[in-house]
Amino acid sequence: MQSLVSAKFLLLVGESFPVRRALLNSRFAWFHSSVQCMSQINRESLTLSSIGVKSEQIEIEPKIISKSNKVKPLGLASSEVLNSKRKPFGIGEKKIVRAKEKQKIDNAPFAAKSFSELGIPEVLIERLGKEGFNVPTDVQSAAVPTILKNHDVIIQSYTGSGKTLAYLLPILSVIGPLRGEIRECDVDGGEAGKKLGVEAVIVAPSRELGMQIVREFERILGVDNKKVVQQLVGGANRTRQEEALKKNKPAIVVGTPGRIAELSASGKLRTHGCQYLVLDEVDELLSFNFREDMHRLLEHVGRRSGGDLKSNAKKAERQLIMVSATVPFSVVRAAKSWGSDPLLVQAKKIVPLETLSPEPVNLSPNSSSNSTKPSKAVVESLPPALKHYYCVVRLQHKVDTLRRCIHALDAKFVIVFMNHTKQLKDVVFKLEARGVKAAELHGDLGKLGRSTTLKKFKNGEVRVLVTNELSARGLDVAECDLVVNLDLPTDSIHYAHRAGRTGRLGRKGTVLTICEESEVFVVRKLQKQLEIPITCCDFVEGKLLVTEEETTLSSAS
Ligand SMILES: Nc1ncnc2c1ncn2[C@@H]1O[C@H](COP(=O)(O)OP(=O)(O)OP(=O)(O)O)[C@@H](O)[C@H]1O
Repeated sequence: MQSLVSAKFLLLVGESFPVRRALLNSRFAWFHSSVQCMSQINRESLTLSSIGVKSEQIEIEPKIISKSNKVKPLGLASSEVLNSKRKPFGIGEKKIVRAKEKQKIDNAPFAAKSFSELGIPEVLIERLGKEGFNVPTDVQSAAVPTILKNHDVIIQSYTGSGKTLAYLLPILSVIGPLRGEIRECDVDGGEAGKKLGVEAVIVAPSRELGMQIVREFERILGVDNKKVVQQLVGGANRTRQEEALKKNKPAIVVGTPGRIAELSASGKLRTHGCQYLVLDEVDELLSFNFREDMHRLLEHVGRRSGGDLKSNAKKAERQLIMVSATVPFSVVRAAKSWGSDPLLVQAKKIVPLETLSPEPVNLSPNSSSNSTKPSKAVVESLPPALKHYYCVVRLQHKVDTLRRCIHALDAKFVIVFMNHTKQLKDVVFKLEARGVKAAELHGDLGKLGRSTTLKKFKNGEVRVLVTNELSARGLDVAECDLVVNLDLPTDSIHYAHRAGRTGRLGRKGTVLTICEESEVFVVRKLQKQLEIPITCCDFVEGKLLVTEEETTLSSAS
């Protein structure tokens, strides 16, 4: 508790404050220990109806203040509510008061059969249909109506389950050209609205993920509306980004913490009036690496200056949406601290964060402690259809085993994970020498090099992408059919995100960990923590051969 208070205090002090340095060490420890804390999720889950979500008719009891400052009673049909409750606010306008706790709703299905059940505008549903999205995934069914009802949320569901659309759809239902209604600022000639600054800020931990999210927005918005969203990732030309911000006045920006914080601090990006702050891969964003930029964003985006930063009114000015397949208790704690009565939204249940309690578990499989207990932070993070194998070889035979595996499984899109950038080149060289088209992807490559490599991998020019943790989060290559750990991941969270690059959205996928004899205990710990069978195998005469009975969890300890 004391370290938490210290850490929070530190977040409020500036660079030059003398205690900052003294606190840094304890704060570092806090960040890390909190990432290791697991939530013991209370089974007392809510239904959409009990949190007040209803797809056909949404009732909001409190009053909102209209542009003309007249108090308007609510009780509107869903589309009216959607289009009125989040109008942009700016010069001469009063910000609309966010209405929460107040919603009374029934019968929204957790597994909706069509997007029309989720209360999003018709024009958006039409765009979805054109892009081949006809049925929402489970997490989208749960999250879209909940976000539309203004709740701050953590969205947690397994990798490849469609979490991006789960927050993108409610945002596009309220801001941008697909919201289904002409906005008051548009009627004013558009200029008033254009001066307001951005309305949604989406933060992702890597350029690749940021660019991927932009593409998803552009896909739904359509070619004519591309300028509604702008990419603000690091590594790209900052001046060009500033010019585009000035010229296009995007409603939505998507980027990496450093670049968004930089542009916001310089006054080129106006985020105080922002309605949505989305943190995609939130557990990564809350890591020590991003602490200062994230602090700035959490303090400034959607918050007007002055007043008590911790007051509920202050918190309620923006809607906070946190997203990840893995939700350690540190994220729950951050959501409670930065959000307003947030909910944990999963595919089949919605839980108030108040019901979750910390459960300290060491997620590192390399640790000497016996903490192999399944952890709630990771057990629901992997698609159930994935097949997990491990293969024991000598270090010098790892690449050859990789090649044999690719041929045995006839894998077409392979992602290979390693821990050290230096060794990636060597593996690519060896694979190419054996006739397998391969390329490396890592942070030392420039932005252009990274996107060219990724493009080649996606269009099939490159069969094997040899990479590091950079690609573990969020990368969506639907066809990826094999993930290989050529080096062991550092913990079960990293295993989950790496493995999740395959088997996306119900597709088949295989994960192979190639390890040495001395590392087998780590694999056993991983399978225990993740509650998945990881089967020992070998590759003989071009075929995958299971060399031990499928290891059950009980015998794995
Ligand atoms: N309702 C849907 N119908 C068809 N395809 C969908 C639907 N929703 C999402 N998809 C597609 O599924 C793929 C995976 O979605 P997405 O990347 O959002 O998953 P995710 O849960 O965020 O994964 P990760 O945790 O790895 O980031 C994407 O290619 C996306 O376009």
